[in-house]
Amino acid sequence: MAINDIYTDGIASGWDVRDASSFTAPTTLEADIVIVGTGAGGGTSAEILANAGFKVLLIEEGPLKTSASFKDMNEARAYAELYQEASGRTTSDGAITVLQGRAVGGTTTVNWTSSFRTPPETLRHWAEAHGVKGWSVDEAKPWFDERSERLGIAPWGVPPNANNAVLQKGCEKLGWEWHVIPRNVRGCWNSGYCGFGCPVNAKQSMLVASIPAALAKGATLVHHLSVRKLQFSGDRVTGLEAVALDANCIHPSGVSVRVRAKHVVLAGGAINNPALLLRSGAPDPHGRVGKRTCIHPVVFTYAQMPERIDGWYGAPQSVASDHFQWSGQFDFAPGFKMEVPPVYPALIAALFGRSGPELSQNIAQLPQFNVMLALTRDGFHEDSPGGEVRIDEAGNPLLDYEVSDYLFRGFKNALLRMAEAQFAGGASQVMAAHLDASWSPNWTEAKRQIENLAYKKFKLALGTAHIMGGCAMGEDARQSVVNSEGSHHQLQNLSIIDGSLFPTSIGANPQLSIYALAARNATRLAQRLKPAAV
Ligand SMILES: Cc1cc2nc3c(=O)[nH]c(=O)nc-3n(C[C@H](O)[C@H](O)[C@H](O)COP(=O)(O)OP(=O)(O)OC[C@H]3O[C@@H](n4cnc5c(N)ncnc54)[C@H](O)[C@@H]3O)c2cc1C
Repeated sequence: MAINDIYTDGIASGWDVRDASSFTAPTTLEADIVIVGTGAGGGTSAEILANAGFKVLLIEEGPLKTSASFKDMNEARAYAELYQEASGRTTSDGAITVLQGRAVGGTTTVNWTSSFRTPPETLRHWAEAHGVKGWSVDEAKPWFDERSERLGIAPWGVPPNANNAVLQKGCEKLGWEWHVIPRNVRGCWNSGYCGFGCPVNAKQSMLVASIPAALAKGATLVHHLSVRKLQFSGDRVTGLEAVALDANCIHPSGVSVRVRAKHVVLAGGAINNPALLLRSGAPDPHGRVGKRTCIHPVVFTYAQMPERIDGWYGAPQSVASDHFQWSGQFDFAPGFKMEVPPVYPALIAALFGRSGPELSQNIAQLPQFNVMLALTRDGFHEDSPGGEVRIDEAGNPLLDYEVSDYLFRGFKNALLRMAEAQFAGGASQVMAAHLDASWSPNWTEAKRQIENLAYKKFKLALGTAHIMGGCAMGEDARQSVVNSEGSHHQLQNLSIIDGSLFPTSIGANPQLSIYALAARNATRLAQRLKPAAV
C-alpha cells in the first residue's frame, strides 16, 4: 500500500519549509512569534499560535526526515540521524545514557507513543511544594481531553505483543495493578518501529499532526538551523543568533542567520533550553536555570523466555504497572512505574554493556528476550533534587546527575520487583542489567543476587529517555525560571513551553503532560498577545 509523504505533498501545495543548509549568504528572518524547537512543546505551540492568526516561524536544528525516509525501518540510520549527538548523549560523567530526539518533530518523531495524563499526585505536589498555580487536576482536565482528541490518544485496543504480555501476566499472577497504555496513533499497523520514525504516519507525532497543521496555516519551518544565542535589551529579547548547519546536520555551514520576532518561545527541550539561556547570559538572578533537571532514571532486567517472543514487533509499550509508584515508604526510596522497552537489537546490545563472545552469545538469544524497565520518580524528595545543566567552554550542554543512596535504594527495589514479575510471567532465567550480574534460574537465586549487587554508577546500567525540568515553572521567582503559564520571570517577551517547565519528573511517560500544558500555555499566550496587537 502506498503511503503519501505528508511533506512532499504539503511543500508541493505551497508550505514554506526551508533547509538552512542550502543558505549561501547571511540571512535575516522575521515573524510575529519565533519558536525554537519543534518537539512536543514547539509543535503544539506552533499549531495553536498559527491557528490564532500569528505569523509563526519554527526553527529546528535537526533535519526534516519524513515517512519516505523511515521506510527502511533501520535502527542504525535512525540513531545517527534522528537523535541528539547521534544517540551518544550521556550525563557529563558518562554514567547515564540520555536519549533525546533531534529532528523536525523533536523527540515525538522517535518516541514509543505511550500517552499518560500527569498523575493527580504529581499535580498536587507541584501546587503544594513548587508554587504552581492554575494546573490542578480539574483545571488540567479539559486540556488533556482536547489534546487526547486531537492526537488520537486512546488505550491500545489490540492485544499486547508478547514482550508486554510478560509484564501483564506477571502482574496478574502476583496480584499487582497493571493497565493498558493509551497511545497517540491513528491507523497503526502494529509493526513496532516507532523508535525509528513511523513509516506509515500512524503515530500522531508533531511531525505528522501539529507541524503540518501550522504549515497549512502559513507558518514557516526552517530546519538545519541551530539557535546559539538570544540578544536582550532591558527586559526584552531583541533577536536570536543562529547558525545554519551543513547537509549532515553536524557542523555549522558558515552561514549565520539573525531572527527578529516580537515574541520568542523556547521549546528546545530540557537540557538544550537551559543551555541556550546560559550561553546567552540571560538574566537569572536566583541561579535557577538548569537546576532540578529530572530524568526518570531507568533500570532494566532481562529475561529469557522458554519460547520465541520477538519483542521488537508490535506496539512497543502497551502494558504498564503503577503498583509501586504511589504506595511505599517514600522517605526510604522513590516510587517507580514498570513498563517494557522494545527489544531493538542495537538498543539492547548497547544496554547489555558487555563485549566479545559474551555479548554475541546473549544477543543471539534476542528472539527469546523479554526486557523490563522501571522509570524512577525523581525530584520528589530532598535526596533526589534532579541534576543540573551547565555549559562547556564552547557553550554546549552538559548534564551533571548525582545518584544518591536514596535513588540507589529505589533502583534495587525496582530490579527485585521486575525480576519477580518476569519469573511470574513465565521466564526461565532472569538477569539484572548490571555488569556483575549473571543469569539466575529462579526467583530465589535472582533475589539473592540482586540484593548483593554493588549499587554504583558504571556497574548498573542507567538510562533516560525522559528529560524534564531545568526551566522550572512556579509563581516564586526565587525558585523558578518562568511563571505557571511559561512566561519568563525577567524577560517580558520570552516564554518557555516544553518539558523543561516541569519542577519534578512526572511519574509517567511525559509527552501528553507536555502537549496539554503547551496547549494551555500557547492558548493563553495567543489571548494575551492577540494578533493585531503583537
Ligand atoms: C526513544 C524514546 C522513546 C520515548 N517514548 C515516549 C513515550 O512512549 N511516551 C512519552 O510520553 N514520552 C516518550 N519519550 C519522551 C518524549 O518524547 C519527550 O519527553 C518529549 O518529546 C519532550 O518534548 P519537548 O518539547 O520538551 O522536547 P523535544 O520533543 O525533545 O523537542 C525539542 C526539539 O528542539 C530542538 N532544539 C533544541 N535546541 C535547539 C536550538 N538551540 N535550536 C534549534 N532547535 C533546537 C531539538 O533538536 C528537538 O528537535 C521518549 C523519548 C525517547 C528518546
